[in-house]
This record gives sequence, structure tokens and C-alpha cells, in this order.
Amino acid sequence: MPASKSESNRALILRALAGGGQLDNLSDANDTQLMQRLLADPAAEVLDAEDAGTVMRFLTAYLAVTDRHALLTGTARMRERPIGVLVEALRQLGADIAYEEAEGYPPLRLRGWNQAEGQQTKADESEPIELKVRGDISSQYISALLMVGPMLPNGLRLWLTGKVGSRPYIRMTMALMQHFGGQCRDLGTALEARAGRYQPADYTIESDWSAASYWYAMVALAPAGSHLTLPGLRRYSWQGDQAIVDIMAQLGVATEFLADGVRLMQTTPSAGFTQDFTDCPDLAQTVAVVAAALNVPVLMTGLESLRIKETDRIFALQTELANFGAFLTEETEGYFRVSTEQFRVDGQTVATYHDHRMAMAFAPLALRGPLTIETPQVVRKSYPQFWSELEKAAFVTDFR
Ligand SMILES: O=C(O)C1=C[C@@H](OP(=O)(O)O)[C@@H](O)[C@H](O)C1
Ligand SMILES: C=C(OP(=O)(O)O)C(=O)O
Repeated sequence: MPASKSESNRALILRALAGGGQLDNLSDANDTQLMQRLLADPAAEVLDAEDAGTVMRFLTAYLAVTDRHALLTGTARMRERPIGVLVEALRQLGADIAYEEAEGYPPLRLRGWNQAEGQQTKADESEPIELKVRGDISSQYISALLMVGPMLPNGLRLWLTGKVGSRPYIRMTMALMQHFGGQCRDLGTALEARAGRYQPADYTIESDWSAASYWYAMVALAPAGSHLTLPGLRRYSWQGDQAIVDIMAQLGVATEFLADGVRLMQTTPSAGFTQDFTDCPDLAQTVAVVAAALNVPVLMTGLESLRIKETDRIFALQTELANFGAFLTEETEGYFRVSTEQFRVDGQTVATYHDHRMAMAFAPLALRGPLTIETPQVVRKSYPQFWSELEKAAFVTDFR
């Protein structure tokens, strides 16, 4: 299993702020390799975050508080992914950031840190600076702000507004901050990072639960009685995508926790269920494809953030599922029904829309028939070994 890119990229930022620490089992995901390279060059004037959301958002905050002057850019898609909430918050704290192209989107021109200006927004000198931040677009803005919070003279208090999505990722951020000696608290409606120095710390990154979801999908679609063991996954995880354990229990995969990892066993799927993806948006594609293939009518909610990820994932799912005889239909606002007319896998080609999760979510369908996945190298974003691991599991692949 690959290591969690979310844990890896937080640990890299925190280690840089702490000034040391040994990180074991860092992810080989391009998102993590990229973060490492960009952090390793303190003189770079142009930093390309490519298609990595965490790299773009976490580096914006990191470069701002470390008073860097640089251009932070990304792929064409990254330039369509909003960042205004984060930039606005950092400006209020004292960052000088300008938009190079469209207002509210990368690329960003970072022009240093004006502490004095940030200080003026604060009424009482001993109190943390308080900001209101929308939580309904991306939790990555909140994680980015929290991680740099301890570097501010009096720390930071964030009041979250709107329906907060991806909350487990915020909790993961706070847990890792604490691991590096940062003081932070969840006050219910507000989150607080106290001023102070991070301490160097060692950390071993857990395997990636989002990546595990594709193996769950394979067990769900494999011949009756199939089972599989995945190493490096922990029962007590900071990754919200561990939710795949309970979701897949309803799609016919039971999980047994072992000393080091999990054992998956095929069982009988349920007759249908409703699932909210607000806390685990990256699982939506895996679940939609398995539900469609098994003809289990699943009602999916909490999909709002899918429209602004690597691609518009709702559109991509709707388009590609239709080629297999299945549908993702918005029944009432925000409620999407997976339904199947007659599911067949007989040589279709799946477009991947520059999205690693489109490739990996549809690949398990090869257990039901031959198919072609376009641009298979997209998996490098989070799981570069995906295809070679499939081959080890006796899938036959033919790269053209
Ligand atoms: O903080 C993180 O590591 C992530 C947060 C989530 O994004 P949003 O907060 O934008 O939903 C998730 O989709 C992404 O893959 C990784
Ligand atoms: C949404 C994802 O990543 P990011 O937002 O970090 O680009 C993802 O990996 O599915």
C-alpha cells in the first residue's frame, strides 16, 4: 500500500516549520515528492504545485509566513480551483499576495509578510488574531492556516462558517500539529492554534485509506468467497477515509483488523443505503462504481466539493457510468441516486479527466470484463504503483 499523501504532506510542512524530524514511510505519490522538492529549495522563485491541492494550499500559507517572495502556480486545472478564501485570510494576517491571472485563483504572486499590518486587525495585544473562514469550499484552507498559526505572535483563532466539509482532514492536521509540539484546540465553533515553537519529531506515515478503497472495491467485485490482506493500515487512524470500512460493509466487504493491517472478506451486500460523503469526499467515486456494478441503489449526499477537485467528479462519474449502463442522477438537490439498468463490462473505454481517482475507481471493473482506462499514468498523483500492484494480484494489463 502507498503511504497517505495527506499525512505525508502535513508532516513535511510541520517538519519544515519545526526545523527537523525523521519521517518514515513517506508517500511515493507525486503530490508528496513534489512537496518535498519544493520545500527543499528555499531560493526558488517559481514554484509549480502542478495538480496537487495540498501542495498549492499548504505552500501558500507556508511561503507567506516564512516571508518568501515567489510565484506559486499550477496546472490549467489548478488555475480553476479556488483559493480566494485562503488568500483573503492570509492577507488579513499580514501576507502580501497578488493574483497573477484571475481574481481568486492561482497563480499567486507572494510578496512577503508584513507583520505590522496583520497586527492592526487585532484588538487586544495578548489575544490570538481571530478570523472568520468559510469551511464549505475546501478544508485545505483551514489546515493551511492552522499549521502556520503557531508562527503568529499571539496565535490564531478561526471561526468556521458554512457547512464544514472534510472535517477529518482538519482533525488530522491538528493531531499532527500536536505531534510536532504545536498547541491547538477545537473549541466547537472555533479552532485555535496557540503561538509557540514546533519541536522536531519523528513520525511514521500510515498506509493510505483512500488507496485502500480500490482494493475494497476489488474484493466487492471479485468471485464469491474472495479475500485479501492489506498491510500498514491502523485501527486508530487520523484518516477520515477509514470510513470505507463501514461503507463497504454495506457493499459486501467485511473488515478484520490485524496487528499490522486489515483482512477483507467478501460478504453479502445490503439492499441499498444512503451515504453522506461530506467527511470523506475522496471515497465517492469508488463507492459509486461498486454500487453501480453490484446494482445496489445508493443515495449519495455531501458531494458538493466534488465539482472543484481534479475534475468535476460528478460530471465525470455521470458520463462514464452511463457507458456501463448505470446512472448517477440528482433526485432532489444534493441527493444523487446510483441506479443500474443493465450493468455490463465489455470493452468500454473510460476517460479519466486528469483525475487519478477516475482511473482507480473504474479499474476494479476489470473483474467483470475487459476495459480500457485512458491515460493510466494519472495514478501517479497518489498511487504510482497502482498498475504494478494490480499485476501482482494477477490482473492482466497491456500498456499502449
Ligand atoms: O487536506 C487534505 O489532505 C485533503 C482534503 C480533502 O480536500 P477538501 O478539503 O478540499 O475537500 C481531500 O479531498 C483531499 O484529497 C486531501
Ligand atoms: C482531491 C484530491 O487531492 P487534492 O485536493 O489535494 O488535489 C484527491 O487526492 O482526491
